[in-house]
Amino acid sequence: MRSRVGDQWIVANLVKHPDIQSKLYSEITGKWRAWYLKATLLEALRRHLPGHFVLPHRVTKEVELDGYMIPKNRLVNFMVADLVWDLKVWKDLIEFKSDRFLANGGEEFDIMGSREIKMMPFGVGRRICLGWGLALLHMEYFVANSIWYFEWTSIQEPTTSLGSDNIEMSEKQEFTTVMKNPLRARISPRMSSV
Ligand code: HEM
Repeated sequence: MRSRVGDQWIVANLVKHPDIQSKLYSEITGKWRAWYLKATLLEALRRHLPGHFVLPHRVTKEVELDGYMIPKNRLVNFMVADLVWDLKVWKDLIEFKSDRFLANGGEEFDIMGSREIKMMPFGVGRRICLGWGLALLHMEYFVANSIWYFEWTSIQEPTTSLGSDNIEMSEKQEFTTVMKNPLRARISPRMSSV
């Protein structure tokens, strides 16, 4: 369910940013290392975090957290959405830029948070999402196949080579963060792939 929501945000961004879509297509049809694809998925998870919180956690003993005393058995949660709005961590954070995850020549981002925690779409630590590997794999297959077979463009004019400003990216809070106005796009078969 959350990965389906992720798919919708990713494709919406590919319609909005045709340059990213054609770079992805070149990667898929070329010597496929999937680094750019992975970076784009991570950027979509950063920019449109499916959940603003993790699941509720409970402390098993009294614990001090940043100067606050949390009594035993009290529920705690984490505002994971705030992490991706930290100007000290993310440059140009409003913009959708796959490249920010391509530092060090495409080295994978530390999604487990074992080295550092810059964002945690799947949580981190012992209760990290059990399906995170499957979710990323599913999104990779969905996006790679969608781009391999079809070109996705905006149904509204004007669309320029720099992108489309008419894709409505407002969010709506349900169990996950969904598109307020679901994506409507033109899908054209790529002749080389059909
Ligand atoms: C984009 C897709 C997904 C996102 C963003 C996501 C995110 C999360 C988050 C934030 C948590 C809570 C972690 C915590 O409380 O610390 C979680 C827990 C969990 N997720 Fe996911 N998830 C996704 C897909 C999936 C899929 C595909 C599966 C199963 C096939 C799955 C299975 C689970 C399970 C079983 C837990 C509970 C783990 C526990 O409490 O020990 N998730 N997920």
